[in-house]
Amino acid sequence: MSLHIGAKPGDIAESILLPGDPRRAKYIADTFFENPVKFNDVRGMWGFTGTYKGKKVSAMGTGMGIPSISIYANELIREYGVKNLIRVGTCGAMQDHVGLKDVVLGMGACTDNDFNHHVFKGIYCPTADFELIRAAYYTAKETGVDVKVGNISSGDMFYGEHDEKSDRFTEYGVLAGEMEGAALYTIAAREHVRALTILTVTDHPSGNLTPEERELTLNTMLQLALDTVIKFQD
Ligand SMILES: O=P(O)(O)O[C@H]1O[C@H](CO)[C@@H](O)[C@H]1O
Ligand SMILES: O=c1cc[nH]c(=O)[nH]1
Repeated sequence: MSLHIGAKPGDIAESILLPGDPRRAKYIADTFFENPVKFNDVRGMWGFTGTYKGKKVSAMGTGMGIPSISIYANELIREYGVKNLIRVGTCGAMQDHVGLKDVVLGMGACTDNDFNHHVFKGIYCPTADFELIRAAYYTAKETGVDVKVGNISSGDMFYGEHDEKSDRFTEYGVLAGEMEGAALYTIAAREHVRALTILTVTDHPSGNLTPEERELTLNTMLQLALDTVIKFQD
């Protein structure tokens, strides 16, 4: 086991879905996996491995924010050999044309977090893996899912987004705000593995989804992520 994941080598697939909420990981396993087996319980950050359309796939919670996802991404990649990581998260809309329940593919991810600042003085541009985002885009087209593709913001503050920076991001076309994607992209780039962030809009000026809706209305995104990631899994 690694410091924060209680799995044995081989317990985790090379391809993994990463929701912030560990209950969403369980939901993915219960709803979409054949023969799911739990591989992690440490800190209640459930992780499961099963098969989806005959391909071995895992799902594990990451917690909220960049410090938390960074711990899990580093250990999954370095200690368990994970190669394809798709974050499946919720987000807030930052453009008028991005509506509630829309699915967003994060092509690039801005961040106000110190993660990129202490290494790159903030000048590094975290991006999705091209082949993974291209596969997700065409999988969405094939399955009739309307996706918005563009820049996202991985902010450090859930409360405090409606500031000048947020308005500026909107002005510059950033589609949605969430809290982890930028770090996932940076770590994946350093480790030469694939990463993508797919988001569903749960928060919008016109209204927010309830906690129950947040848990249960994410199937379109989850299925898209699974249908995409299995294209990279033997
Ligand atoms: O729904 P998840 O994947 O947790 O993602 C979003 O929701 C949390 C905030 O409510 C943050 O983690 C944010 O990135
Ligand atoms: O980070 C997040 C996540 C969901 N909704 C938001 O507005 N922000």
